[in-house]
Amino acid sequence: MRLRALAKINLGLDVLRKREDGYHELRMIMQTINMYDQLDIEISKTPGIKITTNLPFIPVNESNLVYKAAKLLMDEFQVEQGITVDLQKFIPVAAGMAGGSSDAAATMIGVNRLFGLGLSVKELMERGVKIGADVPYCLLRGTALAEGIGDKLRALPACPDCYVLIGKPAISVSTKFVYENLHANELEYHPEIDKMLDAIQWHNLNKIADCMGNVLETVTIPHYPVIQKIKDHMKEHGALNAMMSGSGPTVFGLFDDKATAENACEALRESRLARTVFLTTVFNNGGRRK
Ligand SMILES: C[C@@](CO)(OP(=O)(O)O)[C@H](O)COP(=O)(O)OP(=O)(O)OC[C@H]1O[C@@H](n2ccc(N)nc2=O)[C@H](O)[C@@H]1O
Ligand SMILES: Nc1ncnc2c1ncn2[C@@H]1O[C@H](COP(=O)(O)OP(=O)(O)O)[C@@H](O)[C@H]1O
Repeated sequence: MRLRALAKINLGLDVLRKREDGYHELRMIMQTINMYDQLDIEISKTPGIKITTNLPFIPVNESNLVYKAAKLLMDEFQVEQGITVDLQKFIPVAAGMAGGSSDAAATMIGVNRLFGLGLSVKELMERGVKIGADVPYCLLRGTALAEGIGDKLRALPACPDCYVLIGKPAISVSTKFVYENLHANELEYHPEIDKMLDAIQWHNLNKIADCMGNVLETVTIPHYPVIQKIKDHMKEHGALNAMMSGSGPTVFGLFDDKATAENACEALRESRLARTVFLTTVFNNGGRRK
């Protein structure tokens, strides 16, 4: 069984407060994009979960989110057979694009189907949150408002079709570092999430772009100026707006015109500001609304 695990970007990311347990309460607009990892999942006669992957630095043991997702369902339903999973990674790793979470979501869909477990997407989402806060969203896909630690979800009308230019610089940013250095209770700036919700209702791409904002940039940009440089580069080349996704360091730009997006993509490649440069489009669940 072949599955696609799609990446996400955050069109908006606000942090409301730091909770007593150290975690942060968020308010985010999530959007799935047509950039994906490919998973081939098969039943094997030998018990256990065997993972192979094209990236040598990704763990293939029980710390892989694919393993955790498969084990969660196989243990609960006492599946005696095993599975093999070949994971071809194309989504940049540790990039703020939920690659691992999406792999986990795809694995849950695959295991549910292969073994006929009969779980609904909602039932998979309830279990997925045990693996990671972004996993329920990766099962839902499309345009959504995410609150809590990212697990409280509301599906939204589809974001208008547009081009998404991805630029990931050759740096690693730890999510833990970003949250630890965010002074959540003293933030002066908050993105306009409510206005973006209106813009999504009105299907207005220009307004959506105007409302884009990510408070985590207040931590990452001073430490890693290349993030600002990639944003500026995309805007100078015609992006409606450009922003860091999640905890970064990936930057994305939105474009309403294909030729402009292709030109910006080529220019970003030539600039060498980013190691991974990829032009894609937004993905919406069968176009919930055009
Ligand atoms: C920023 C977001 C937005 O979708 O995504 P990505 O950048 O990963 O895509 C998420 O909040 C990333 O959440 P997640 O990827 O689950 O973070 P984890 O690895 O579980 O957590 C790493 C560390 O970040 C902090 N953390 C995480 C989530 C949260 N709501 N508050 C936090 O304070 C915790 O200190 C935790 O130890
Ligand atoms: N299937 C997987 N794909 C990618 N990374 C994984 C996976 N399973 C576990 N990991 C580990 O999770 C970490 C971050 O994963 P990833 O989901 O790519 O980041 P992000 O949440 O920033 O999008 C990596 O350091 C990696 O070692």
